Amino acid sequence: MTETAEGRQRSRLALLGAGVMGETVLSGLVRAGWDPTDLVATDRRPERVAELEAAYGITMTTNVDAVAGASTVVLVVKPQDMRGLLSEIAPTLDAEALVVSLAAGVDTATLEAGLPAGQPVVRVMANTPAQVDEGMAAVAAGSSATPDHLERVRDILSATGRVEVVPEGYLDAVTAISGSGPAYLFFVVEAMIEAGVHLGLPRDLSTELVVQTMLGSAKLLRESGEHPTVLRERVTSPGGTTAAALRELEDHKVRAAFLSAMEAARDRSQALAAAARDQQAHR
Ligand SMILES: NC(=O)C1=CN([C@@H]2O[C@H](COP(=O)(O)OP(=O)(O)OC[C@H]3O[C@@H](n4cnc5c(N)ncnc54)[C@H](O)[C@@H]3O)[C@@H](O)[C@H]2O)C=CC1
Ligand SMILES: O=C(O)[C@@H]1CCC=N1
Repeated sequence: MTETAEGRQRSRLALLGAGVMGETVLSGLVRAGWDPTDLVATDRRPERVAELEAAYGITMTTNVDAVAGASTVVLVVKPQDMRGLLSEIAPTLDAEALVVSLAAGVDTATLEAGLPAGQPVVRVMANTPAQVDEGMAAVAAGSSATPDHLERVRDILSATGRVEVVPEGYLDAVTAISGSGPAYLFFVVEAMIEAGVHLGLPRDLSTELVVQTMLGSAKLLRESGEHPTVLRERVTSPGGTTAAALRELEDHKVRAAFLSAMEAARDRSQALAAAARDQQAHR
């Protein structure tokens, strides 16, 4: 902890693993007004270290130096890299430090097993729209995390979007829906742009039409508060063009495909959890 000019207690946050999601969190904190001198980050790729130092003026250091004196330690490495990282930082962590993991499928019990007894842990599933302050994150407390710890994580994440506190048992499903979700929507966008090109539109125009339609539809859904079925029905004139298109989507079992896709993502999250537990048990 350091003192600000106003005398307010200020905490140092260390972020370990500054890839796509790590940069998403770091850049959000900087946009939200965190002083870069309260942030420290690490990455094992030297080129990534140089990029982030140049972009945000954040001190980049080693994992062990980063956690020394940090009151919040945010872990944003791949699930497969978590065990090594935990064993590297465990001896240096402040006993009071809150450990926040953004890794898919690594449960709090596995994280706790790799850390000193009693270390507070919070698990998060975030998503990349946080890069434009429209993120969706869900958080779950480990066995030693208090409501204040959850509040600290909520403060960090609410700078870049919405946050829900959930039972940990929901997180595999959350991963399948909002964690991976942006990729499904980008996939739909890609498919619609290609279809526009197939129908004879210039690619730039097709892209503009699809992106604005996606954005406008999401905004209408949020601002109207209407159920998506009602909004879909309002577009679907009897015997019209939309009905013809939706019939094709039903014939091609797109709804069932979405269900299977999200079951597969949920299953993969569970498999990553099992692998992480196994790795931890055999360390
Ligand atoms: N990309 C996404 O949309 C989302 C990712 N996540 C989770 O975030 C985590 C990171 O994912 P991405 O950022 O996409 O991966 P990434 O591969 O872009 O970033 C991981 C970074 O960690 C670094 N790293 C690995 N081991 C390290 C170590 N021991 N010390 C320091 N740095 C180390 C790598 O060099 C890399 O830059 C994963 O666990 C993933 O499940 C969660 C939600 C969404
Ligand atoms: O694909 C993944 O495993 C990560 C977790 C959620 C989004 N990306």
